[in-house]
Amino acid sequence: KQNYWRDRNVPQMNPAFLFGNLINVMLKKENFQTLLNRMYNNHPNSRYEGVYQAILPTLLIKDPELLKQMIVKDFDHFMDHHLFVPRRDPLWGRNLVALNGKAWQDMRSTLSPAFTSSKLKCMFPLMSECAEKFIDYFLKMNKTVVSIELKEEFSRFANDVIATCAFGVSCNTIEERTNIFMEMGKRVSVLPSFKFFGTALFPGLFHKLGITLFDPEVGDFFKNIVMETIKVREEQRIERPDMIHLLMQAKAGILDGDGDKPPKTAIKNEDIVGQVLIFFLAGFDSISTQMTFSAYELALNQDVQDKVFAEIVDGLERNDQKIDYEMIQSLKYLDMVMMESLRKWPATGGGDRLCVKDYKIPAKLPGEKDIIIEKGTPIWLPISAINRDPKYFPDPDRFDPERFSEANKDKIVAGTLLAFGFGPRACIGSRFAIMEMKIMLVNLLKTFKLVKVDKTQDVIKLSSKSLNNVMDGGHWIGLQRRN
Ligand code: HEM
Repeated sequence: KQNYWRDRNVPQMNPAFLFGNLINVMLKKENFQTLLNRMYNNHPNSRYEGVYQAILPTLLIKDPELLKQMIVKDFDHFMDHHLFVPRRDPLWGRNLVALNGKAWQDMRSTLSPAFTSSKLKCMFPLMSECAEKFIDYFLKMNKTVVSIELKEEFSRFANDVIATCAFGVSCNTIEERTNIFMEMGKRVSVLPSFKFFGTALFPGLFHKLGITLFDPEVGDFFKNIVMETIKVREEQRIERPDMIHLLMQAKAGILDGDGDKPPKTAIKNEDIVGQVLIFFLAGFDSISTQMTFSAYELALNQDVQDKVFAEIVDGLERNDQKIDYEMIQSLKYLDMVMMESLRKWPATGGGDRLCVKDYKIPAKLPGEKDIIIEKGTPIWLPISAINRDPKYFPDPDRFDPERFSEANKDKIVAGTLLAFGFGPRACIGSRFAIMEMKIMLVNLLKTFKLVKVDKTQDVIKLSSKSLNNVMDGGHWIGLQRRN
């Protein structure tokens, strides 16, 4: 199969025997995001690149116009995901990422009302409380500068937010340094590459060997909490502005505010557990990673930080020193900083879809022939590589929020900003994520200046040893009290 793409007149990256193009990732010599960038740049002028996940031919779609056509207009050919879908797992197999076809469609429309602005606004106080605890903890140390490892500390904050917003459980992992929720979060979010790719590429074999993508103990831990919470809330008629409550409303068919409407899909308690699990994973890892890179860039780019700080001071003055939903929404430069961080360091560097019906890509450029993507072939979305392509973002390694200013944002080519994916299967939690990250940044910058310390590295380089986006040696910066 190593010439599958060449035989179809598709430029391909030459694969290694059996491991295909994943060999360096498997051997921990290369970060997955760096590999995707290399694949993207292998034939700079082509719209796609044929690659191999072990022996499985996979097509990397590089042209934003073509990508939009495939995953938005011709969505019915590319509805499902291939990677990261433990379909055989009774709990994880039920979550929105893993569901396919009609089952996905029904669940997505059932869950969507839980992510509207008005529902998110209700969770604002829960998130703010966690941010305030975070700030207090470091303030209480009473030092001029406190050195912190961002990923570790933001994981604690993200853990507390998702525990309270999704599970209805109040944690304080900032103070309580050893915490079971936090331990479970780490166990579930750090996935070895061989499991990540192996369970998708050889599901039967991995199943027989008893190797699962996620540790079953972690699933059981969360299942017990969710089941118990549902029971207590049903018995005692407790209402709280969080995800479990919204999902219980979805189960009762009253989530979109119209009690007469039947639920779009019958939801069982196990489905609620499945969704909460994926919310936890995304809320814990993606958010802490994204915040880590945002804060790190602000420490390296003091001019940008000064500008956001000035905007925050101004916003607070206009709002009697209160941080609320409307105040945060009014901070335009902060939004530009967030967008630039998502462009330069998307927490999820790549995405995928599975072709579920044969699909023709008609020839367009000189030298191209029509190609047929066969049912069962995965396609990859090179999220970070498109975002670093100088064709779309000049001087791409520069952290420059001005790309997203009113004057410049119209120049951005549609389909090039993919940090939250694109089309009907785009991230359902993007607004939740942005709100949480902004709440943290506003609270943090209001109190501290983010500065470089001895361990701060001037050049950000992703570790080759981890599938997650992290730097070897950690993400160290200093929190310097403003007064
Ligand atoms: C900075 C934080 C986050 C990033 C960068 C991120 C990124 C993504 C990406 C790239 C996808 C795939 C989209 C596609 O294939 O088109 C996705 C899907 C998804 N995300 Fe997020 N995400 C984040 C936070 C969250 C949060 C906080 C939640 C839940 C509370 C969440 C829930 C989901 C779900 C359920 C899906 C699957 C959607 C579907 O298949 O219909 N994400 N996310």
